[in-house]
Amino acid sequence: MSSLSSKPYQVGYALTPKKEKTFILPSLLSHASQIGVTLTKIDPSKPLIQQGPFDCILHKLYDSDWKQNLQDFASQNPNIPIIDSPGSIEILHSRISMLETVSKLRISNIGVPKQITITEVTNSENLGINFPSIAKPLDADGSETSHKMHLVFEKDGLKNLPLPFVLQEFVNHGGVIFKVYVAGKYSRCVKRKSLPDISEEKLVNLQGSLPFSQVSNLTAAGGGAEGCEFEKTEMPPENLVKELVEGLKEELRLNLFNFDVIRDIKNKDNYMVIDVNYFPGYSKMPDFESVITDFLIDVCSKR
Ligand SMILES: Nc1ncnc2c1ncn2[C@@H]1O[C@H](COP(=O)(O)OP(=O)(O)OP(=O)(O)O)[C@@H](O)[C@H]1O
Ligand SMILES: O=P(O)(O)O[C@H]1[C@H](O)[C@H](O)[C@H](OP(=O)(O)O)[C@@H](OP(=O)(O)O)[C@@H]1O
Ligand SMILES: [Mg+2]
Ligand SMILES: [Mg+2]
Repeated sequence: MSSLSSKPYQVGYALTPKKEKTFILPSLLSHASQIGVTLTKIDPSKPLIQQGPFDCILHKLYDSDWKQNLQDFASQNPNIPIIDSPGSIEILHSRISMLETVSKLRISNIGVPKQITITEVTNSENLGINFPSIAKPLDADGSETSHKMHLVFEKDGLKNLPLPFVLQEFVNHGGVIFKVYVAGKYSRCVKRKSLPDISEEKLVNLQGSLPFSQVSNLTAAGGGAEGCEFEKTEMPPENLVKELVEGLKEELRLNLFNFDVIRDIKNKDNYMVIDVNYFPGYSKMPDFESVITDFLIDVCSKR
């Protein structure tokens, strides 16, 4: 696909230095410029209205000054697409509202694990949540701490965990997670290594809690027997993934996100969404350069 207009589309991006390093790769810049898209870095500390001109804005910054800058720009440039609206992004910054959007879809065979919110130290006997479970920071705002999780094997394991957190039941899923990347009308489903299953036999010998963070962000799977199991794991049904993608796009009103799906090992027709992320690590996705560039052309050409 290429930009049919005589001059290239101008896409402004506002990202953290870390995100710029992992997303604005030379391969993306060169592919984009070949088919008529120029990616230009925005200085978020300067008024957006004094920069550009842009055919669309791409951003993954959350501070209030930037949000005000974006709002000032949008009010004077209502026809320039902003990818994506801060209001929509915020839904994904809480692990409660994030998964509520999935439950609203009412897609058969798709659910979310049972979870409760813990905002203070609790002595109540029955929390209504089975162990093992995972304690996940309530805020999924992209901070380092938002990924710091704990596997919790028993109620005592809840002591001293940083509050507030959601306590989500651990669902055995065969050690493989499916990550579905979405960029506008494009989507790609990939397999990633996940936490291993926790059998009843194992659980009796496990106490307290165990910290972990971002276990499924690596694209390569390990070799050996584990790797063989990984390779053998079937992808989820395409129609189910497509229904989830379309439903979440409509519900979230977002263009750039991914979501994590696991297959319930106890009933392999049932799947659960455990996480939804804004503007994820697209460079880990197959066809990264062409998917992102084609998406940007779609956005700019619709203006
Ligand atoms: N309910 C669950 N049952 C079983 N395993 C789970 C569950 N929730 C999370 N996990 C495991 O923990 C990992 C991290 O969980 P989650 O994706 O919610 O965290 P995250 O920090 O938001 O990750 P990401 O880097 O994808 O944003 C998952 O990739 C999966 O391996
Ligand atoms: O393996 P993926 O692409 O899912 O890893 C993502 C992760 O899911 C989150 O989207 C991270 O963003 P935050 O939640 O804001 O921390 C991404 O980090 P980033 O530095 O690339 O934005 C991971 O790549
Ligand atoms: Mg995840
Ligand atoms: Mg996440």
